[in-house]
Amino acid sequence: MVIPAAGRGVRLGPGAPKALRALNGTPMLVHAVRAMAASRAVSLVVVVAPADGVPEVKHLLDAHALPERTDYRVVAGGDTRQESVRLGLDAVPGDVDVVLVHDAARPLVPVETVDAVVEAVRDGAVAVVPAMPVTDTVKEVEPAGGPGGPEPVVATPVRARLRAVQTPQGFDRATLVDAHATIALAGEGATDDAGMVERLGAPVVVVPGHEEAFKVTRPLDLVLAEAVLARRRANDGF
Ligand SMILES: Nc1ccn([C@@H]2O[C@H](COP(=O)(O)OP(=O)(O)OP(=O)(O)O)[C@@H](O)[C@H]2O)c(=O)n1
Ligand SMILES: C[C@](O)(CO)[C@H](O)COP(=O)(O)O
Repeated sequence: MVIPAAGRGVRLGPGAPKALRALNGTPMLVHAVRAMAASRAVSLVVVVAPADGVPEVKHLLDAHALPERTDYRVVAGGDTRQESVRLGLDAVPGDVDVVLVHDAARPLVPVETVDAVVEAVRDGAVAVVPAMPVTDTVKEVEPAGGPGGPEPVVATPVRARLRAVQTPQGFDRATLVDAHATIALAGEGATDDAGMVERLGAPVVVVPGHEEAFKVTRPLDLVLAEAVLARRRANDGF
């Protein structure tokens, strides 16, 4: 599996690259690696590190206890998530049939969600996405040129048909490799891998996601993540 962890975390504010920032004293990336390696289906984790941070990330993984039945590799990432995932995929051995892609920025995904995605791919789906129903009403707008300007509403999609997409996303390896080989790197890149598979015309299915698989994007998400960890510790204590 591939964990893209090369982002800067601009929306989180100034500091170290997001994946290296601490949650309860442990780097977010280590939480994410442990979350994925908790699944018995995961035998290899390829971490995609910031291009200038490969030795640091290798050291970090060596310094933390991780399941021993899993292999870990670290490769350098690119300027966009799309590029980083492609570089990670290049490091996955050719005999691996099922590939998961999981954001380091979703450190608290439960193992049940990982296993549900793997099972759906093993059952024959070529691309599987965990997702949650949307709780806000969503408007499509004509984006304003600058910040804060009024934005004309173009449409209000039917909320019951919308899903907020999470990771890990699971793929038949050949399909994901094909998507990354076919869809050119441009601008900010594709925001998720399943979207690239859709663009190939291949079917993508959604399975239930989990509220604890949220993405740490803005400062308030750090508060939520630490609260989830505190709740887990309290539950483990009883
Ligand atoms: N060039 C990039 C950009 C993103 N990512 C990874 O993709 C995941 C999802 O990206 P996001 O949460 O948007 O992270 P950032 O790009 O770091 O966030 P921001 O846009 O706020 O800078 C993260 O695990 C991030 O490390 C990556 O590997 N390489
Ligand atoms: C892949 C993803 O986590 C699915 O929700 C998301 O699209 C990543 O987007 P970002 O722009 O990198 O935050």
